[in-house]
This record gives sequence, C-alpha cells and structure tokens, in this order.
Amino acid sequence: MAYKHVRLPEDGKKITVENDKMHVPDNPILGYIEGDGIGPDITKACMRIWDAAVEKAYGGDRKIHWAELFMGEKAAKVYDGDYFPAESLEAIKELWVAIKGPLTTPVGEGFRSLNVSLRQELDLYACVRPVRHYTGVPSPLKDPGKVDVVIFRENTEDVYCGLEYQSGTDENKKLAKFLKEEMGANFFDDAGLGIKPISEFGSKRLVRKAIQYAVDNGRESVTLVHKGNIMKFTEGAFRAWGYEVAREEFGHCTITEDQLYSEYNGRQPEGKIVIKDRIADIIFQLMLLRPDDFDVLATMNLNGDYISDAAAAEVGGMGIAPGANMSDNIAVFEATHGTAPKYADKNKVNPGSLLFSGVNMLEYIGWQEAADLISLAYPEVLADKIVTYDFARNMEGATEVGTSQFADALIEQINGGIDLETKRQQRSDKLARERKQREIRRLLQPMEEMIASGRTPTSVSDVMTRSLITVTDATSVHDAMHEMRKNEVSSLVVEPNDSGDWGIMTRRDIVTKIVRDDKSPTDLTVGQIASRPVVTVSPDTQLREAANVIAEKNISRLLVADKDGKLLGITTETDIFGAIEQSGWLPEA
Ligand SMILES: NC(=O)C1=CN([C@@H]2O[C@H](COP(=O)(O)OP(=O)(O)OC[C@H]3O[C@@H](n4cnc5c(N)ncnc54)[C@H](OP(=O)(O)O)[C@@H]3O)[C@@H](O)[C@H]2O)C=CC1
Ligand SMILES: O=C(O)CCC(=O)C(=O)O
Ligand SMILES: [Mg+2]
Repeated sequence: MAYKHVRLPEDGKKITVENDKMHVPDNPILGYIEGDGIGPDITKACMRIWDAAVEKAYGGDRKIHWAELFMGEKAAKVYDGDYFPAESLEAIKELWVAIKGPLTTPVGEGFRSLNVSLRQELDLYACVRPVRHYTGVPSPLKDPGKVDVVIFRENTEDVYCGLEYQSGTDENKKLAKFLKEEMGANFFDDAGLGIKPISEFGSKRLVRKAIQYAVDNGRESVTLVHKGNIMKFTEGAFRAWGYEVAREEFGHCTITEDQLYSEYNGRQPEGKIVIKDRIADIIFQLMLLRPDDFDVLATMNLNGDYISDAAAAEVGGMGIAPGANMSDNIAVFEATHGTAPKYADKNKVNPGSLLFSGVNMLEYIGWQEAADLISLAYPEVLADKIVTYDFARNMEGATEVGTSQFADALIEQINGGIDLETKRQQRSDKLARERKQREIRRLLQPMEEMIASGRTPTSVSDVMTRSLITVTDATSVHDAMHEMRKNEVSSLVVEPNDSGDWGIMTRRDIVTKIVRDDKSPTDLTVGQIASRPVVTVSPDTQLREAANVIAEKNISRLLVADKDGKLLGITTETDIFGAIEQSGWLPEA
C-alpha cells in the first residue's frame, strides 16, 4: 500500500501469516509508535536495548528494521490534526507486529481513548499482561518472588465499548424512558447511563486464548475473575462460558478446582491445568496474601485494567509492567502505564514496562535468545543498584540514573556475556520447587488451603478427612480405643467384612455397648460392636444434601466413596460445622 507518511525500511522484509502461522524473516520490519508524554524517552532507550540484545544473540544474522507509525500527539502534527490516522492502522495490519508507547486520553470530556480505539479497530481482543518479579526490584511484598502471573484481559467489550449516555442529553433521556417505562427499571432521573455488553463469543475467545497460553507454557492454573454474584448475566455469564470452553475444548488437559480435590485429593495430575474462579474483589486481597495461588488470570475489561495496575505494584510498580494487545494474528505490544506527563522529556522514568513488552515481542516472534539475554541481564544491573528514580526511592544505597543511562548499563551487561543456560536452569528449578510446595500444602491441609484461598466449601469432598484410620473386625476394642486416643479421633473406620460392607466404630459405641453393659474392652472385638452398613455418599454430594442425610438417619458421620466403591474419606457433623463456621454459608439464591 502507498502510505503518506509511513516509510517501510527497504532492507527489511515483512512478516507473513499463512493459515494462522506466522513466518518471521531474519530482517523483519516491525512497527513502532513513540506515544505521548514519556513515550519518546522510553521508546528511544528501549530500541537501543532490543537492538543490542538481537545483535549479541545472533551476531548480526538477525536484525529488526523499525518502521515508525504515528498515533496521538505526534500523529496530530504529522497528519494535520488527525490523532488516529487510518494509515497507521493499515500499516499495523500489513506488518502484523508493532510496539507502542502510551497515548493520552482526556478525562470526562474530549476524544475517546486512542488506546481503546486501536484495540477495537484491529479487534485486538486479548490484553496480555505478564506480572513477575525480577530479583533486586524493590517491592512492598515480603516474598515478591512468588508473583508470576499472566493477566488475560478482554479488550473490546464491557463498559469500555463506548455505550455511554451523558446525563441531560436527548439520547440519555430516550434510553432512560425506555428502561423505566418498558423495562420497569428504577434509578435517579439525572443518572449518566452506561451499558456493559459481555458476549459469549467475546468471553469464550478470551478464555480460550488464556487456556491455550497456559497449555503452551506449562502453567498450573487459569483463574476466571468475575463479579458474577452481583452482575449475574454479564460477569456471571463470563464465568459460566469460561468453564464451558475449558470443558468442551480443553477437557483433555484441564480439570476444575473441585475435581482437583474430589477426584485427585489435591494432587495435580501431570499435564492437567486447573480451572478455577474467584470473585473480583477478593482477588485483590488474595493476589497480595497468596500470590502463588495464581498463574494465569482471565477476566473482563474493567477488572483486568484494575488488576493489572494493582498486580504491577507487587513487583515494582508501573515502571515495570509490560503488556500486549493481541488478536489471533496481529499483536501490538505496549506498556501497562500511561503517559506520566509530569515526567515527559525529562529522561527520568523507568523504561522497564516498555522494555519487557519488547522482550515479550521478541518471544512472540520466536527470538527467545535475545529475549532471555535482556531478562537475564536485567537483574545484574539491579544487583549493582543502578536504577531509575522509582526504584531508587525504595532502595537503600541506590545509584539513581536517568532513562538512557539505565539503558547504557543494561546494554553493557548484555554485551558482557550472560551464562544463559545456567540461569535458565536456575529459574526452571525454582518454579518446579515452588510447584511442589503448593502441592504439599494442598495435600496436607486441604481445608485450610481452601478457606485461605478464597473458596467456599460446597461439597463433601471439600470438608472430608482424607487420612483414614482403619481397623479390622478382629481388632480388640481395647486396642481400637488406644488408636482413637492416640490419633485424637472420635471414630474408626472398620475394614469391609465378608459381605464387603465397611463399618464404623465410634466413642458412642464404646459408651453404649461396652460401658453401659458392663463389658470388658479386652474381651470384645471391633466386629462385635461396630455399626454396619455405613451410609456412604459420593464426594460431590453437596453439603446441604449431606446435612439432610445426617438429619434423616440420625447419624453423625458419612463415609465418602467414589463410584467404584473406593473409600476416599469420612465426613462428620464437626467437619461441616467447622467449614461453615470458618467460611460463612451462602444459601442458594
Ligand atoms: N495504554 C496507554 O496508552 C495508557 C494511557 N494512559 C493515559 O496516560 C495518561 C496519564 O495517566 P495516569 O493515570 O497519570 O497514569 P500513568 O501510568 O501515566 O502514571 C501514573 C504514575 O505511575 C508512575 N509511572 C508511570 N509510568 C512510569 C514509568 N515508566 N516509570 C516509573 N513510574 C511510572 C508514576 O508514578 P509517580 O508519580 O509515583 O512517580 C506516574 O505518575 C492519561 O491520559 C491516561 O488516559 C493510561 C494508562 C494506559
Ligand atoms: O486508554 C487509556 O487512556 C487508558 C487505558 C488503560 O488504562 C489501560 O489500557 O490499561
Ligand atoms: Mg490501565
């Protein structure tokens, strides 16, 4: 296409995409947009770093050829007042991959966000924001190394879609009249109105991308984040559609969190990703208190916008918060932060967010060695305490440098040589160790884990005791009583008798069948006083139903067995009481 102001470098070659497969030449043309405010400072610094890493990694065999594209204030100058030139969009489509600096959006008035428009025009439906800690970066958390999460934010729907009607306008009055008169809605007459569309199509493609990412990158879990208890037909529907995609399209490689406990006793099966969900308000607390519970988050536009800035604060702040806007084939990488206008042209801010957006871009085009060089050299600069102002204010003994000087220091490290293999191995060992620790926690204290991780117990498998103490019919009652005292339990499970029936012996049996009848525990065996048959339920029995069985049969314990009759655990009135007391009880609506 003939462009008016865009120049494609002659030595570069365009990336091509055929049948959804991307082909990247060794001299690809990538688009860049400087952006407003701090955009030019960080873009200049980062381009030097990316180029240096590529040069070092491939010794001149590969090179990025940059094509400048325009949006925002610079575009308005070049294109005579046009902040959002159509040819910039065309060029991104032609080049497939671009990186952009932040763009200014006026608040409460003026033009709509160029960032949002870009996402909508190119249907960049997934905003992908990885949040992880780099050694040496100051953080408010005790153990920031536990934060390693990738946020998938739906990027085209929700309250960002521009269906907003200002109070007092004719459109607003028309909609208000319809809602009040036709739909029976009730709200103040002077309310501004906004509409929140959340579609099955939009939700599913976002969750699909998040799960696929988890599969491709060996991640442990995908958490659907929603406020579906309040917004039932938008955010609640997102949750339902998310589980549906997981079940219908990734059933072979996913399990739900409920299954993790009910079918796998908390031990995550090899090659299976756990799909879970959390309500949007509690996720902010959980991300601070239990960051390693979360791996990939999939959520809607507004939640994702909020969570990505909050999560960035855990690992150093907006100065180190990368991201990308992606469709199935086009990707526009960008920092999570904005234009920070007070620092514009001051060579002051941290280039980290754009830098790591570029690292993700290098990974995306398959240039992993160059990407690794940057992420592995970065902590070395931090170890020397050479940092920009934002880190310096939270770091003792730091040498504060400007944006471009930070770039110099990083380039020096990159060129100094990094032992990529050893460092990669160290990182992968660390991830494996942490994964094991999480599993041990789930296995040893499933109930505590559940409550602390924000799940509400709903089924018997959530509350049952899994470590069963069993005796046989032939055990003497005296020995059995000794076992009960030693293990501090009020009952023992009795192995199946000749008819294959499990039994149970409780403290109550001792009191009513031994003490009351004046018999000796040494003279009797368990088989003589145990109760049979025992009521058995499946692990997915809802707590309400379990309570019903306990009440109707006037018993206090239920055995829990799978569909093949394999005993999994036991649950008692005390377990149900404890779970409800700790987590609260949500009666069915
Ligand atoms: N995708 C995009 O292009 C985005 C654009 N925006 C737009 O940016 C403009 C300004 O938004 P605002 O809400 O102020 O948010 P910003 O993200 O621009 O800035 C908020 C604060 O974050 C810190 N910060 C941001 N970037 C860096 C950096 N690179 N290094 C160190 N610290 C950084 C600064 O903190 P401190 O003051 O503590 O030093 C800064 O004052 C608005 O017009 C907004 O619409 C906002 C978000 C995304
Ligand atoms: O478009 C804007 O100005 C803000 C966008 C934003 O906050 C984001 O993308 O995270
Ligand atoms: Mg934001």
